[in-house]
Amino acid sequence: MISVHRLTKRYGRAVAVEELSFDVAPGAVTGFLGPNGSGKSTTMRMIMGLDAPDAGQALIGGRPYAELTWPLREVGALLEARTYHPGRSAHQHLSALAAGGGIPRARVGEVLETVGLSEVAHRRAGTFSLGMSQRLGIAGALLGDPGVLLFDEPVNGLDPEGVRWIRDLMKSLAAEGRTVLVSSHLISEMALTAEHLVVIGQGRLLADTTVAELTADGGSLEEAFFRLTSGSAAYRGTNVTPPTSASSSPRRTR
Ligand SMILES: Nc1ncnc2c1ncn2[C@@H]1O[C@H](COP(=O)(O)OP(=O)(O)OP(=O)(O)O)[C@@H](O)[C@H]1O
Repeated sequence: MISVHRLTKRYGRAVAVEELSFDVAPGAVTGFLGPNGSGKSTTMRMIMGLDAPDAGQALIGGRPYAELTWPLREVGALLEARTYHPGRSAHQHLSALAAGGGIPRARVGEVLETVGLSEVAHRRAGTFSLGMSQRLGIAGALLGDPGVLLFDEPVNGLDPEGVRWIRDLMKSLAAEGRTVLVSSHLISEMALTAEHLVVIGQGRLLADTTVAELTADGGSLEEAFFRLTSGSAAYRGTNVTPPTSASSSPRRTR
């Protein structure tokens, strides 16, 4: 269980997160949505104890991150890809994490297998593609077999196979009774992955609901998202009308 209570973070005069409160329950994937700059990453960093809130608190299983005895065994997170030394192999990187977190070495092989990196376990991680890096980051999050998992934009830049793999992984982790919070810009992907949604805009809560409830009027999740966030997107281009099928046929070349 993750509990965020009246969480507030300012950077100078700018308010990144304001009086934000929500709970993330175990057993379902909770999508964390919001326009660019709405405070999703800042909130996740505060949950993980990487940023200190100006007010309010973020709790994991009832305690702030700093008070967890064995953090890696209680919460795992993929916040940024490529947070490893490029000269180290995946195996070396995970072994170092395991040693620091009081996790048996045998877990390294297990998580490498889970994420499909066993065959490249001894290759320098600096040579990894984006998809492989994401998998290594996820292996790190799973290392301590934690009950709470946070993923910040895990499918960014991945190919369709990688996207589907991550979707299935999130769902199976939730089905095992874990708490799974995942942020994404891809609304259509969230419609397939998440049951519950927390939507924020300009650091404030806009909705804490289910996908089913948001789309109960028969519209798409994307339409519901735009309705919710219409007043809180920092950047929005002019409306562009997509071409009709008659005018969108490819231009003929001679
Ligand atoms: N270290 C920082 N210093 C100053 N401002 C920051 C810092 N980190 C975040 N911000 C600001 O806080 C606000 C929230 O940023 P954050 O990255 O949390 O949003 P986000 O929802 O994750 O955005 P995106 O969807 O674009 O990743 C933004 O206005 C951002 O510019």
